[in-house]
Amino acid sequence: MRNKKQVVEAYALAKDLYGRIGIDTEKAIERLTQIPISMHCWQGDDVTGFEQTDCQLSGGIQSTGNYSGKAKTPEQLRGDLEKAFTLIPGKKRLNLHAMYLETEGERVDRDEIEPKHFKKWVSWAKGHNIGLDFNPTLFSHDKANDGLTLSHPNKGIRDFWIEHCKRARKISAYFGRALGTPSVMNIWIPDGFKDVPVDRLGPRQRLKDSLDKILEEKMDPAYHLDAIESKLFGIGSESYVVGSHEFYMGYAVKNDTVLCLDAGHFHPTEVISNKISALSLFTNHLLLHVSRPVRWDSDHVVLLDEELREIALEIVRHNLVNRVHIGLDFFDASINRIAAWTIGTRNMMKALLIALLEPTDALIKLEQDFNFTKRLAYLEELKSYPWQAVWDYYCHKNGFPIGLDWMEEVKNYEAEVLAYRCK
Ligand SMILES: C[C@H](O)[C@H](O)[C@@H](O)C(=O)CO
Ligand SMILES: [Mn+2]
Repeated sequence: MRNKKQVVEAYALAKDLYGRIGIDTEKAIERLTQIPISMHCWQGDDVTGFEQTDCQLSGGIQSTGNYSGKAKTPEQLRGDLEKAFTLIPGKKRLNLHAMYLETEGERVDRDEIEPKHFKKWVSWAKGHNIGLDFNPTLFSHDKANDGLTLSHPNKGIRDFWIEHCKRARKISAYFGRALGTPSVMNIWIPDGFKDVPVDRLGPRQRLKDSLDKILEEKMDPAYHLDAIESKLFGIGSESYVVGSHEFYMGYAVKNDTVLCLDAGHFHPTEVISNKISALSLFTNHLLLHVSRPVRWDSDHVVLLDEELREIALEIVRHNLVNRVHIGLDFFDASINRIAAWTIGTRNMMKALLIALLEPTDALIKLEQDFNFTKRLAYLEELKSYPWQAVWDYYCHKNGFPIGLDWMEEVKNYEAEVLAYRCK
């Protein structure tokens, strides 16, 4: 544990060291404060939601683990998020799924959702001065049991999900209007086949047609942005996913929608950091689902690993902060869920800070001079620059826990709140 005096002294040394390579640490901190990170509500309850049904999580995604204390009501989930917000510095948003609606005991099916079912979330978000993002939920429902939704051969099922998505757009725009910041609404569907299909085209034609119908009504981008998320495979869709990367990349470029890149939705050695610059030339906005696949799309809590740092560098180096929306997408039920949010979100922020402390212009100059030896030496040296002292100071200055101090707070919350939730 560091005391405040040590934090301030270490920062003074770091500030001096960064100053010598032309980096103003105060400016970096100021810029970091402006970058929003959309925290996903579903880490708090293992992607369960608050619908009045007992449908199990489906769609080929899985939350594994049995750590006690998961949120079971909207009040509990909001309480847990509030706790996490006190441990995570910076500008936060909340990403909600349609299944987190509140209906006062009434059974409201997915094709019946309305803005009124999210009123409490909106007034809560207002109270915390945060923006909301949204997702229609096209899994964990009996009309998704065939593993197909918007691409289903049955028109009735397609129409049901089209109606759900259209209604979700209205809710998303309601968020944007009420909170004065556009809500990014991301469509992810599980559609695919376990085994090798014969007709790869038909489902894609139907998905394209469904999306065209969903997006038919033009919406004001000041309040609402449409995003679409591709996937390589899922559990039960190992051989074929209708909404592949090529499908959605083509659709997004042609129709000017936001393209969502989930870090766990590509081949094991394929990284999303290397896609950002290329796509920035052909799309106006990207959405990221920052996640961590371990052998499969396992949605582990994100580490401060090389790929996370590369993602942040790509956003900062190319000045894409206003065009790349950073969302998180992990869910680990084997550890304390508030700690999971805290570790993952703080890691995202640390990666952004490291990127903001990079002397990019000097490095580009070396590259343009073909001085690859110095470029490599410099990049390696920067890894051990004292960014952590800047991070600690940033947390301290803004009244957030320094280092591991947040763990004590999670421990107390677990003893005082989570321990009283039945299994
Ligand atoms: C709950 C989310 O919508 C889901 O994780 C989706 O974004 C995804 O990544 C599915 O693999
Ligand atoms: Mn995702």
